[in-house]
Amino acid sequence: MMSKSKIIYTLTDEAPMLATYSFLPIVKAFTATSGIEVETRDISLAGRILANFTEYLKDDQKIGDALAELGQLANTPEANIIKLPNISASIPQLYAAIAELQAHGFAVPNYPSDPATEEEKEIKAKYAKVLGSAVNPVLREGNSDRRAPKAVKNYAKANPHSMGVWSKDSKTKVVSMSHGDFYATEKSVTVENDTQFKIEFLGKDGSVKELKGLTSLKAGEIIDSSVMSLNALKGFVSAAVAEAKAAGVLLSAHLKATMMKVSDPIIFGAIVEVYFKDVFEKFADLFKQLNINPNNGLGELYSKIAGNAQESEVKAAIDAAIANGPDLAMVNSDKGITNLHVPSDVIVDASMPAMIRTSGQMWNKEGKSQDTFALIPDRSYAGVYEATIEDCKTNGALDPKTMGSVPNVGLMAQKAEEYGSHDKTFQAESAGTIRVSDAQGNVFMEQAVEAGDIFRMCQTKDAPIQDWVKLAVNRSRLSDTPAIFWLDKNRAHDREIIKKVEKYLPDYDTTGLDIQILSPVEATKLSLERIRKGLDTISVTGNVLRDYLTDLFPILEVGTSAKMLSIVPLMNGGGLFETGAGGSAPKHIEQFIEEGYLRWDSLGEFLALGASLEHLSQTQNNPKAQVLADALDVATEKFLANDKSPARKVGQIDNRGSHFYLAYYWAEALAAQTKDTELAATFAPVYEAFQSNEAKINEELIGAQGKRQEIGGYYQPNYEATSKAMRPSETLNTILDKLV
Ligand SMILES: NC(=O)C1=CN([C@@H]2O[C@H](COP(=O)(O)OP(=O)(O)OC[C@H]3O[C@@H](n4cnc5c(N)ncnc54)[C@H](OP(=O)(O)O)[C@@H]3O)[C@@H](O)[C@H]2O)C=CC1
Ligand SMILES: O=C(O)CCC(=O)C(=O)O
Ligand SMILES: [Mg+2]
Repeated sequence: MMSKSKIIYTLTDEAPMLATYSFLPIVKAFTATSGIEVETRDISLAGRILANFTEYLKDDQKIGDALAELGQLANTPEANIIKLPNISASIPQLYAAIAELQAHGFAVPNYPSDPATEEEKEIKAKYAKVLGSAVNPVLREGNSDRRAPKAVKNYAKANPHSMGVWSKDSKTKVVSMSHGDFYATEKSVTVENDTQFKIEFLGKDGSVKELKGLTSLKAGEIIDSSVMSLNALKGFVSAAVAEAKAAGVLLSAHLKATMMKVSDPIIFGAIVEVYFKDVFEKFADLFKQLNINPNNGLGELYSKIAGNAQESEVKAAIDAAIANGPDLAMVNSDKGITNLHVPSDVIVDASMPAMIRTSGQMWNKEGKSQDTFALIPDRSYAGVYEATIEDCKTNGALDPKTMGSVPNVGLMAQKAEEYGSHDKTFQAESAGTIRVSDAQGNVFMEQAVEAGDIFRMCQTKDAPIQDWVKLAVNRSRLSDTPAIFWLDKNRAHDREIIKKVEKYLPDYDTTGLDIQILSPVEATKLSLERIRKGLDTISVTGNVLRDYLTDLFPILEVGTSAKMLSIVPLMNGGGLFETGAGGSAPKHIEQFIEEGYLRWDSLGEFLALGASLEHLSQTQNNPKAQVLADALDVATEKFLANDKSPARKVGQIDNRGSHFYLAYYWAEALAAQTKDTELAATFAPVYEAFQSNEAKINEELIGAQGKRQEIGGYYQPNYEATSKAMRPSETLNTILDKLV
């Protein structure tokens, strides 16, 4: 039976990937004592590219498609996967990763942005599978349960993070469209029986073009469609630019170009084009010649004009546009990187909370913080941020010492809602109608479009909705906390969901529970009112708000979403344990390379590992796994109480040192427990060795900081060099070696 005890630990990118070089050897050493195998699977951006282009590689360079394999595993009861954050690549990131792989001797093809031949079209289609949020939707065969564990919340109350003061006169606000957005045009239908759908474009000239061929629909599935008008969007941006300029505030755009990988780069591009209207008009021919696409941002524009005869002229025009327009919010003011440089640099789930935490301000080009207009063009969810900002203006910043919590139960399974829509999102080539119909031509929905408009269709299956309602009731019961379904009866899609929630809630015992349905704006207001009184409220939301709220509240409550417990109970019985709710913190790898200091906080990894071990113990009848999990829990609490998370600067404990302390406390708890004497005996000498060598290990770990690290790559670092950099304490390594 024990042979089945297997945990899959994913290898990803950037800071979490670096942390894995140090933490995974600890995990392997500790679990080896208990008949648990920990296997790795590479789902990094570089790994995904290689897996999709094996025919271009030498035999010894070929690797399997780990993502496809894990996607299948996620549908089986045996699945026990620890998933670290990975890069959801924008086009500029894809270019960089391809160039690095080629430099490393992997002959993967260039990305053909404008494919001319059949072969190029095929290459582009393969890269489309690698782009954007390509991993999470494949693995997430379950709904989402994210919360800050008590220990984390208590730590934040005792050691509150900084919170910028809010002024009543803050000029910061969210600006959204008033018409022509997805919100305004949404239509929604629930299909009664198993059927199929196809999507077609009908031209004004009577022509019909298939956009998506027949695809199956399951009984009870909700489908919706909506359109964002490009003209309305551009008109809106133009007015917002003028308004921001007049108000003397920064302009910033907040989108999700990673998960909404088809629609949001287009929206981003429209903002770039309107802000730099004069530049794009004046150099239209040159930009066409250089294949400059505004959707890839100002960063690409700069790199494509580099060395061109007109480079200085174009740069002067860009500078003039910035001088004439409102100042742009900066991503990195030292390096001159604006909010409009790269579509994936400002990701709304993380960027809005960071701004709300910083007095509602973003960085200007002088590196000082300033009020901003936050452009969130579509209204579907923007009101949540506006309500939060209004609340902070009226009541001041939230107080981490006393505030309550907003855990989340999110509808996510089987590519639910907008986050599964990229294969059904199209930009209209000309004016006409986009129609969704069944095989017989019976029309489900139609949308009128103009050239350039973005059409989007979403699917939400019934079984995930039932599972989500159940999860919400369970969570409310288990944590004895009121739950609110965040659903807007003014939206066609939400009205269909509300019907199902009302239908399925009576299937579960809700006696004594406080469960209600409120619009996102009302739910935000009530949750904030309660949070200020120290009260908790579960948010039960769709897929997009799951993403937004599990950064928003954690960042305000505990300083970072990295400290969240983030579980995906897979619908077929397995477990997917995500490490935190945040991203891969690209800033951190830069700091590590430059100064040998990694400030990534692995608390999310510790929490995920604990939940994974517990799941393993329950499903694989491995009692030792439970002993490991319980001891890890004790260790994590002590880790928090003793404040062993990475600090920020060279000379202090960093990610590697934090792993040592976790191992130290974990060994201590295992040596002290009495449930499994064999494990206690195994770990007693380990604990003693850590104890007597604490000073030496710290010296070795901190001594390795303060210098440039050569790890041989960003997307595909060299294994030996990175391992050496991330495991600089021989003393620690020798103690761990004895366990395996
Ligand atoms: N599950 C997944 O796979 C996810 C992947 N992503 C991907 O990650 C990349 C970067 O995303 P981005 O939105 O910029 O967000 P990140 O979460 O990577 O970074 C935002 C900020 O959050 C803080 N932070 C996040 N995690 C940690 C941690 N473990 N320890 C310490 N601080 C942390 C840091 O803020 P500070 O400086 O204030 O301390 C960091 O600079 C993108 O490619 C994105 O698509 C994003 C979200 C989830
Ligand atoms: O998959 C992604 O790109 C990001 C996921 C994310 O932000 C989340 O799930 O919270
Ligand atoms: Mg998120």
